[in-house]
Amino acid sequence: MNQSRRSQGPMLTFTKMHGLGNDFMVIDAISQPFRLQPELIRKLADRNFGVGFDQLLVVEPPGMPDVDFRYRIFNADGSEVEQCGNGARCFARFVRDCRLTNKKVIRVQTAKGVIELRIGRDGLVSVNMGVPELAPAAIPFVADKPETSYTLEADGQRFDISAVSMGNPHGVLVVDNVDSAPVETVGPMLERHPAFPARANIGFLQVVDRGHARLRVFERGVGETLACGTGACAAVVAGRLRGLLDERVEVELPGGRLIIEWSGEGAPVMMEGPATTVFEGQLRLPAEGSPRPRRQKRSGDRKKK
Ligand SMILES: N[C@H](CCC[C@H](N)C(=O)O)C(=O)O
Repeated sequence: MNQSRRSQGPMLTFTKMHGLGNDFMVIDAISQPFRLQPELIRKLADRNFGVGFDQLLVVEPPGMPDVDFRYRIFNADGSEVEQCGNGARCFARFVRDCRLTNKKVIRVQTAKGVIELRIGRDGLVSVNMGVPELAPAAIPFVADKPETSYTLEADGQRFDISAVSMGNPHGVLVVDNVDSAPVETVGPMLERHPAFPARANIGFLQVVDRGHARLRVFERGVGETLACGTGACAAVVAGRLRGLLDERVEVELPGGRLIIEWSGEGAPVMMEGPATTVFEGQLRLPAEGSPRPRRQKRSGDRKKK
């Protein structure tokens, strides 16, 4: 990032990773504490003027007992969010490759609960994504009570949509063919629908058979991504509640395949898939992006009013 020498801040080391093409900038904030403002995140996310990513993933020390790390997630628009499934798999590979842990089961604190990550001998990472939330207030979604699906009106059209939280909010539409699904138009329209007060990730689910599905996701705060882990989980939950899918589903996204398993209400959703490291990099933060040195009080300083 082009900085005049005067305004240069510290160097920041990062790792570029992806889960089925859903790509991330991953930062170890344990060994290099830093503070990133939304504006700087947006600049770093820019694919022409920055590093370029869908989400920024931050590794922090645990903030509660009985967990190994805290996992923070920021979308490309700078918004901090509750969960990222593809990111969770990359998080596991990152903390193991950086030797921040050698545990087989890694417990990670997110904004909405604790998830468990396991790296298998085959290099795939499996994640217990926790129990999906269906209560409207918990999603959040504007409705009186949980339903298998809801009718939403937007732009003169009616949509039959499921609403599920995997820690983050998802709306799921069932379509005949994801290739012709109106992701570019309906995605942004429903992402910001007033029925989703915190906005939502919008999934377009095609049921191939009871064990196979295809999915495209218009992600909150990003747009369409090549894959969405929590979106795949939410889609399987929605498909099972509609009686369309079995417990174990192979979900094919534009960037590749995930295995999602959910035995039913009250049970956690299990996800298995790859996590890939692409490169390591360094960049110089602008001076304002680093922790401000504590200002020594000078005698005669005017008292703040
Ligand atoms: N855009 C999502 C966060 C990232 C989710 C996705 N990348 C995943 O793999 O789950 C949200 O605003 O809730």
